[in-house]
Amino acid sequence: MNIKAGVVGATGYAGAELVRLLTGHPQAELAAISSVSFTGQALSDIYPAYYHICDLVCGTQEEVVEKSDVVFAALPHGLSQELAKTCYDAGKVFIDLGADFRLENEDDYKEWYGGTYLYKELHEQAVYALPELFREQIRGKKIIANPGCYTTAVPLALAPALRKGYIAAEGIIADCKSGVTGAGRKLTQNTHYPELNEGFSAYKVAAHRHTPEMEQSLSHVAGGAPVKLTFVPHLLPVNRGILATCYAKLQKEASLQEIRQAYEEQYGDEPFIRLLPEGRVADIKNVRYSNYCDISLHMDPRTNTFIAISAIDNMVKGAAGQAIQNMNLAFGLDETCGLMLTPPAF
Ligand SMILES: NC(=O)C1=CN([C@@H]2O[C@H](COP(=O)(O)OP(=O)(O)OC[C@H]3O[C@@H](n4cnc5c(N)ncnc54)[C@H](OP(=O)(O)O)[C@@H]3O)[C@@H](O)[C@H]2O)C=CC1
Ligand SMILES: CC(=O)N[C@@H](CCC(=O)OP(=O)(O)O)C(=O)O
Repeated sequence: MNIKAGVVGATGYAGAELVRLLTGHPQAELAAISSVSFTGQALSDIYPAYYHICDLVCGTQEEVVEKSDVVFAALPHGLSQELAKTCYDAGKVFIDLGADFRLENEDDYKEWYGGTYLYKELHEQAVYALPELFREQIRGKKIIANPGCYTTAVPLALAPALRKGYIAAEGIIADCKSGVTGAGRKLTQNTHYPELNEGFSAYKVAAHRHTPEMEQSLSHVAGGAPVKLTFVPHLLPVNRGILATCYAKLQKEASLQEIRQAYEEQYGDEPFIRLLPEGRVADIKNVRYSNYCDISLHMDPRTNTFIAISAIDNMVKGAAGQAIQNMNLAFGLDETCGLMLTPPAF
């Protein structure tokens, strides 16, 4: 099979990372890319790393839809719904890297994103595509909501402990750090080099729009019981990586070994989850440029607190890699196709 893939918003960080991964995918061909600001320019003029690898010229969204079997949208939130409708009507698979199809409850979308659902039937068709938690619902789907970086790292860190009832559904704390590529390519004051370098601080403390999305995933994992968490993101002066340090109170007596058993049962066959041996700690350095999610488990018996730490590359497992994993699932390919990327050792 040779899937024709198109990327709308290929000049942004998530779009450019999709291009990197698609050019190495053995069963997909990059058919078309689009941009508004750079229409008519070759992607390799914008990102010289792609010279002689992807010299495709940026066209329009319409051209991408026409030439592709699968359309990836790597656009700012709020711009995907019309494009999804066009793709759906044309029988294409649509994979959205933004948040327009992620929340099941439209009121949550209104509250956190300030928009409305334009085509209710499309939202009913859409699937929230975190493969390790919701794999069976993704196969064969045409509208795929690809979770972002924090919303991948946190649910994966906590799911087995929550599913088996070891930890309480209330009072969870997700203390997360993100590399700066998470903020996208546009220039902003807090990502400006002198303001970011040598600094380290939290932002959107307990007010980030990813909070309801994580609660949605974890509530499904908990069998419908409402999960509440406190989420505090931080901006780390490195290019790539998400580190999620998640704290939860034990609600039944259990040793770390027993909880670890639940993680081994749930994740033992997962190709992209690496449950680290006891004594090791997840580190963003060890997952860079790869689709892996490393997880380490810890316990503070003095305070009855379970601690799960996950590390991903925000651009790969937190965006483009996961989107390709979902493409593989949607088209019935081996889920790992094109994604067995070894992280550099140093
Ligand atoms: N960076 C990350 O780690 C992650 C990002 N995401 C999500 O992926 C999406 C893209 O993010 P990211 O790549 O970081 O953002 P960037 O700001 O780097 O890129 C945005 C892209 O969208 C295009 N664009 C901007 N405004 C418009 C518009 N009005 N109409 C059409 N195209 C437009 C830009 O194209 P141009 O200017 O060339 O026209 C550019 O290609 C977002 O929804 C983000 O939340 C998800 C997970 C992780
Ligand atoms: C460092 C930084 O700014 N990160 C982004 C998250 C990027 C991401 O995951 O995007 P989604 O919103 O599509 O999930 C933020 O906090 O909004």
